[in-house]
Amino acid sequence: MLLSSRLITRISHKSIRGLGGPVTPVVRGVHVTARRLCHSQDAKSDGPGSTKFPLERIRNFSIIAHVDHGKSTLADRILEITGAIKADTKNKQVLDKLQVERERGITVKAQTASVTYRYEGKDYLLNLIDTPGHVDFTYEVSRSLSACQGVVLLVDANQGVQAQTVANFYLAFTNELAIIPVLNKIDLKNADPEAVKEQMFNLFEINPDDVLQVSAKLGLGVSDMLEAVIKGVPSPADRCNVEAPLRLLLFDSWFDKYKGVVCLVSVVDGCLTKGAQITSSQSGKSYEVKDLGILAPHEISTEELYTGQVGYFSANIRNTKEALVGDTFFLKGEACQPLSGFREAKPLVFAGVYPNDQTEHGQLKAAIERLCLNDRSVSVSVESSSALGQGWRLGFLGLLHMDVFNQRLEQEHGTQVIMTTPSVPYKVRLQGAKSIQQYQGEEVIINNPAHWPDPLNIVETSEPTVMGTIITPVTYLGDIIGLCQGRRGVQKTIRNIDQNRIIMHYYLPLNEIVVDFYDVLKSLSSGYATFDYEELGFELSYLVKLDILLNGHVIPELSTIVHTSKARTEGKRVVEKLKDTLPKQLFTIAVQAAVGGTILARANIKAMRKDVTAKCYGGDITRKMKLLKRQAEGKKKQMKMYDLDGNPFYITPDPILNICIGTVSFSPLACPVDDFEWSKCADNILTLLAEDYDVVAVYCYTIPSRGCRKYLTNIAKIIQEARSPS
Ligand SMILES: Nc1nc2c(ncn2[C@@H]2O[C@H](COP(=O)(O)OP(=O)(O)OP(=O)(O)O)[C@@H](O)[C@H]2O)c(=O)[nH]1
Repeated sequence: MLLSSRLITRISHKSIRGLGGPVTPVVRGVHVTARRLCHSQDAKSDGPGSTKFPLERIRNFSIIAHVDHGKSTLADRILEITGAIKADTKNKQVLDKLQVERERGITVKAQTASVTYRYEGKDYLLNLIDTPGHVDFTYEVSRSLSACQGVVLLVDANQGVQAQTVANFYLAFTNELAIIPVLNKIDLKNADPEAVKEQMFNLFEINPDDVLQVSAKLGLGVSDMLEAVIKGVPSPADRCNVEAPLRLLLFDSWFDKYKGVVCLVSVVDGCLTKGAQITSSQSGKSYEVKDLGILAPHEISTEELYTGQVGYFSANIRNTKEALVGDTFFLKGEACQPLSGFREAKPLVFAGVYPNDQTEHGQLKAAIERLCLNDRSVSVSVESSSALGQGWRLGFLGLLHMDVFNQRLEQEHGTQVIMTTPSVPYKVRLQGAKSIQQYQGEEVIINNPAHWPDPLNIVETSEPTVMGTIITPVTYLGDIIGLCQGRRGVQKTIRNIDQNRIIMHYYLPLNEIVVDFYDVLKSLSSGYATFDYEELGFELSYLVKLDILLNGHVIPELSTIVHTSKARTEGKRVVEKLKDTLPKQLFTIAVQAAVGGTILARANIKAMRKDVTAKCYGGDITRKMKLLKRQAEGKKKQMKMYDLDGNPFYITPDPILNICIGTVSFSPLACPVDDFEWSKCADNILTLLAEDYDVVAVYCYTIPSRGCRKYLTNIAKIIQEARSPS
């Protein structure tokens, strides 16, 4: 039953690549993790932190699987079997500590636990990492894998191999980790272990005899699995050195308001003691270790951390920027070769984040900094908007990641934010010295559609693309192919994984899948199809900026970047949606979608009016018409104003929306005035109105004519007088 550690050598690279599947980049770095260190009941009675485990008796492994295949439940059972938690905490998923994880029932942050297990009369230290299953958190998985020498590849015996199973397998495979294949949920009535083993053989060439079977819920087969881990996963002896000078790898950190930054480290070489002076290889700053220990699951202070152990230390680090994940710490004055850190996470989705109220700007800044300390995959840059004020543009690994970050800001830091529509980054090649100077380079990455360059200065545009993996029952194949084609997808491979299910690889533009692709896929396939993607880089594409105009004014916050072929349909969709969502005003609002100067779609939001005919029950229609006519005249009167020469003009201020629309008409009989003067005067009025209103539009119609300058100046005066306190 036990899987040999040689499994990895039996899966040839050639045959795996032959599947045409995506090959995940190798993640480098050493990383051993621990969140708790506890002893099995029959382990030695030493305190957890004081136990010295020889390197040969340490195992670092992750549990990887598709969403909901039972990783956290299995981690719970392992903690119970090894005595780390009491058995009555069954199915509590104790490693899902965040409120957001408990509310959503998903793992968001890789959590680690150190436990001891007695096998053949010897105690082994097992550092296990429970990883997230959702594609948005693959960075957490890849960071965890760089700390391990092996993985437990968990597959639901009922659902079978799913898209993230494939992605996770490749991740472990390219990291050359020992793979322990395990079927979970064998207690379910519909479990079909033989069929799933066949799928695993077809896709990964895993021998069915090597696949273990467990029920994480009932705890069946978990001890056998732990023994397979001890036998099959190599010890970290190749990476760690007991005799060498101290080297610590920082792989996680969080902020404690009393202790400052708390660093979770892996002791790769040497031994860390309380009071030691340590130096960061990235900042060169030195600190005195004030407190250190292990997590079991709460912090337990110890005097020392030995080679191969994992634990925390605090050293009065107050600045969150001084504790970068991937940093190496060494003893002060004993500079050594830094350990290879982690590859940078590459954000795929960007959104503006603004405080609800600008007075909360400072508070939100501190909250974002502290949360980013715990989630290094978020990128941050400062941004400002005329409508929303000062804020930040944050980069996330996907929409769920963005949503979870927003929820954590609210739950863990009590901040309320406004988030703008998410967009993906685009690459633009520019021409013209002026624009190249403005954007500081010939090739720029645009994360915010509002910063899209003038089309005249654009040579070419590129968009990010992904390789998507879809696994679906055959029944839904037609619908799913239609969906992918509609999203500009190009099919790369398609094959059966067993008699009923198909695996497909699709080349897709990222902006087509980022918002609702997964939801549509799920609803088309009654929830059976699964999707995973891997980033492929930028590809040339014909992109344009789609502007949304309200009464002729571009609203930068509503602009989006779209493929030329989709500009019209997308414009129509947005306009129709805005028509339904924007509240009615006392005047008509024209909602338009435009690319450059070309209007692609338009809808009018009709003006609000009092229901003056409410009392007319039935009767002659002319009675109603008469009332409506009288209402229209009354409204006109209200909005009509006269300038000093007695010429009429109309102004429609709206105090709720803070919008003012002015309509000015001129007599064509007046003497000609050049265009410059005309626009200057119109600008004066706009400036005046803009002092009091957020959105101002002045429509002037007629030919520029004699006296128009005087005329406009008069209007300006009237507005000014009307505003004066007297
Ligand atoms: N019947 C049965 N249900 C199980 C078993 N293992 C897990 N489950 C259930 O499957 C569901 C998902 O389990 P989790 O442990 O949250 O899955 P996960 O893989 O950690 O989920 P993510 O972290 O969101 O990827 C829960 O309702 C568990 O109770 C099992 O062996 N048998």
